Amino acid sequence: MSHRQSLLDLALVRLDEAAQHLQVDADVIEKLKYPRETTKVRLMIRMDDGSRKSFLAWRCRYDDTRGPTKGGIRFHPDSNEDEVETLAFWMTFKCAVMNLPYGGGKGAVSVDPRSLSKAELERLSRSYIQAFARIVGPDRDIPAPDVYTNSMIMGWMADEYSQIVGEASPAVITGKPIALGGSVGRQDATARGGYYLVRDLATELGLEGRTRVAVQGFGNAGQYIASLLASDGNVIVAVSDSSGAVYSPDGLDIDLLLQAKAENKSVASTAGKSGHQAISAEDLIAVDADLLVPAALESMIHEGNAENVKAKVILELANGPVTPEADAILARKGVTILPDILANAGGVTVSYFEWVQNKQGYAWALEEVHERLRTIMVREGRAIWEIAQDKNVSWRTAAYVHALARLAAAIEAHGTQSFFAS
Ligand SMILES: NC(=O)C1=CN([C@@H]2O[C@H](COP(=O)(O)OP(=O)(O)OC[C@H]3O[C@@H](n4cnc5c(N)ncnc54)[C@H](OP(=O)(O)O)[C@@H]3O)[C@@H](O)[C@H]2O)C=CC1
Ligand SMILES: O=C(O)CCC(=O)C(=O)O
Repeated sequence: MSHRQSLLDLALVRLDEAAQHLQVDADVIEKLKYPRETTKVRLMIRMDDGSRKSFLAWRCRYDDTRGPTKGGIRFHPDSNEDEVETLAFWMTFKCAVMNLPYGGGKGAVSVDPRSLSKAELERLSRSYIQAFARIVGPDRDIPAPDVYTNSMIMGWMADEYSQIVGEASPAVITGKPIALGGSVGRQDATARGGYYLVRDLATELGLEGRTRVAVQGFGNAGQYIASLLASDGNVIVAVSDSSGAVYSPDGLDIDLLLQAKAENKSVASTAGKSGHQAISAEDLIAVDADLLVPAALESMIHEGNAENVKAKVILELANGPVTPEADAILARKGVTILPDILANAGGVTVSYFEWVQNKQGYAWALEEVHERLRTIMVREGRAIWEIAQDKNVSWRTAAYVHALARLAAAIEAHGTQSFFAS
């Protein structure tokens, strides 16, 4: 009888691979194979026309061994429990890779936020926090933005939480507007972390000189990575979003693309201007580029299209963009993959800085945020590269080995009778 594997089953393949390269107690693996708790609720909100509408919502606290759980909230029509738990699993390993004092969590609402008015979106965001107020908390579980959520939504959520607990509680959520205790540098942090990695490890990656880049997804992560890499003289040859893609071998006009997105148009709407040619979203994966940056959703590079990839390096700004089957194909082709739990960890790292600033009641300067982020990205990136060399494994396996060693040490240090070790 065939058994369809869940996204979490596929993600756990990475844990098994890492465990083969480390001496870890079987109890550690058993603990990390399952989420600690996942709560599912149905949110009911009043629509502008007076009707009521309900939406499924989740919050998963996957593992809190290393600290309060941390991870974004996604608003997407295809969100589901398996995806939330998998994203929370990845957060657990990502926070350990970066040595942040956090476990992993994630949340989602099954909704297309583009179908809601601003007032409906605010009611939905506040109802999420009303439903999960006993689960989140500044020392328990700290949400942040993810796909189709942003600083405005985080601001509403932080406000709602503060009203519920009866005191200002900015450290409960990160990625807030600066006016409500957000950190400078959080907005572009996911892309900037990946940019530092590629720039400062260019020699190890064989990416010196002018690099041709294709970016899949043109939201927070995609827009900032395109702008940062272009500002260094690299050429962005292709970008896509949920409605299409454009290509130009001489380099796309980034300002034109940013303007289109600011006007809620697709990147494809720029075709015919500044030498932009329309291509299919699927063709983006196969364009002639040195660096491919998936910055959209999971499993976009799979068994069916991995063979078409021409880039020699993939920077995974998205979570889980490459399936394990595609990983094997790309390894055979000699493609280097900078794995999500390292490549996109700039976002949660600056979220951590925001949380620290909120607890200190003191705001850092932008240069300090950038320098601290760069230091951590390069330190952990180099450590992973060394593990990869030493054990002759991929960057991904090395990143999981690096994280698993830290998780195992924390699980063991709690002691066998601890709630955290149970
Ligand atoms: N924001 C953050 O801090 C972090 C985000 N990430 C990850 O990065 C990825 C992107 O997140 P983020 O940039 O924040 O999200 P956004 O909501 O800002 O942007 C998502 C982008 O993906 C595009 N998209 C959606 N479906 C497709 C598709 N089928 N093909 C091509 N593009 C598509 C969207 O298109 P359209 O514009 O048409 O809607 C949009 O441009 C996610 O995997 C997320 O988990 C990881 C770490 C931190
Ligand atoms: O900023 C954060 O806390 C989490 C961001 C996130 O959800 C992610 O890294 O996938």
